[in-house]
Parts: sequence; structure tokens; C-alpha cells
Amino acid sequence: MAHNDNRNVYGSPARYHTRVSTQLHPEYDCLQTRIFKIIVIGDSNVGKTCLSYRFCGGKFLQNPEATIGVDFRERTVEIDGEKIKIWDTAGQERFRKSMVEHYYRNVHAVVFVYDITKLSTFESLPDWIEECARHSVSPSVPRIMVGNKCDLTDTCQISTSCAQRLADNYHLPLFETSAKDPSEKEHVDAIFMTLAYKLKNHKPLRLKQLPRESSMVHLSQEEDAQNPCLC
Ligand SMILES: Nc1nc2c(ncn2[C@@H]2O[C@H](COP(=O)(O)OP(=O)(O)OP(=O)(O)O)[C@@H](O)[C@H]2O)c(=O)[nH]1
Repeated sequence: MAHNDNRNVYGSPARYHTRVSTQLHPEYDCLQTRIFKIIVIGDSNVGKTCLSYRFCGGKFLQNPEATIGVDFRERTVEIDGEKIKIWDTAGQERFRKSMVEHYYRNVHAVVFVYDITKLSTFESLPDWIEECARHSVSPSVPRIMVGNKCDLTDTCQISTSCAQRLADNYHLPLFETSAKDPSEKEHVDAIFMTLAYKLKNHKPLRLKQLPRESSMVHLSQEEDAQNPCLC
């Protein structure tokens, strides 16, 4: 396909604001790659930002701020150069209410997170799972449940067996980990990679290659919100 500077990553005319990175990303040397949208959902302070940052940035994010609306993080994984785009959602109702429709639209996988040291975040999980169902997310969309902050064993309030029962009720795989503990880095990777492998055979979004000079265009939140279909 002939290159067109006015096209965004999904190949449709860029009608809205786009942020262009001038950095060259060698992994974009192929003509096309695939992009999957994974949303991370759960109460405020459970560690959604830190988990997604650990996977995409490889580090523990010190002093994260509350997410307002959504933050995007990306990582290209070693499965045929697939690209995972993480939507780190806001846990606080006031910061998420205008975005909820956009969280669930065309989602490829969902990560439900709770904090193992805070019972209320575990008790909220059925509400998060039901919200997801209310937004017509197809039953075929892979979902997982993640208990975060396992480094805080002394203050754990939810036993693995209790968490496993809830996970079984909803037919969700359960993972317990810590975004903070460096020794859990590979485990956090494995959790997201589990989803990546499941997604491999799913229908992808198409990502058009941009010229080497501009290399990469990120959809802004505004643009994504206004494009009716990203598939
Ligand atoms: N001990 C410990 N603290 C963590 C861990 N992950 C996150 N935290 C801390 O938990 C707090 C909240 O982390 P965030 O990642 O901002 O939580 P969030 O779920 O994204 O919060 P919202 O953006 O408000 O929805 C911060 O003080 C983090 O440092 C973890 O694995 N262990």
C-alpha cells in the first residue's frame, strides 16, 4: 500500500490529534505487525499502573499517580512481533466514568486486579466482572484474575484458596504476584505473555507501517475515543 502521511496506525485518515515519536524502532521494519488491546481493571490502588509498567517498562514505578481516564503502555512481544497495547484504566469512579465505554470497546483481553492486602478490592471483583459483561465483551475474550502485592505477605487478607474459589466460579485463571518485588518480574511477564499466546490466534488489529523517519504514531485518547471501529 502506498504510504500516506495522513494515515494513522489503523490505516484510516488521521482526523484527530496524533503524537508522533521520531525515535526509530527497529521492530517496525516489517511491513505490518499486529496490535492487541488488553485492559487492566480493578479498584483504585490495587497496582494496575505498577503491573502494566512492570510489564512494559521492566521496572517498578515509584510513586505512581492515580490514573485519570486511561494511560497507554505498549510492548512488542517475541511472538511474530505482536504488539500489546495495555490500557491502564482508572480505578476511581470519578476518573473513569466518562471512559468506561472506551475501555471495553474492541478489547482483546481483560486483566482483573485486586490487592491481596485489602479485602474490599477482592470483594469488588464480581462488580468489575459484571461491568465487563454489561459492556458486551464477548465470552471468547480471554480474561485473567491477578492478586497483586504478594510481597506484603504479613498483611495478606485473601488466601490463595479463597481467591481460587472465586476464580473458579468465573472460570478465570488466577495469578498472584507483585509488581514491586524484582524477583517477580518474570512472573509478571509470564502473566501477560499467557494472554499474548492466547491472543495469537485471535483476530488482530492491523497496524500500518509508517515511514522510517516518523517510525511510530500513537493514537491519542481523543482519537481512539472518536474512531468508531479499531478492528
Ligand atoms: N507493596 C507493594 N505495593 C505496590 C505494588 N504495586 C503497587 N503498589 C503500590 O500501590 C499503590 C497504588 O499503585 P497504582 O499502580 O497506582 O494503583 P492503581 O490500581 O493503578 O490505582 P488507580 O490509578 O487509582 O486506579 C502505590 O503506592 C504503589 O507503590 C506491589 O506489588 N507491592
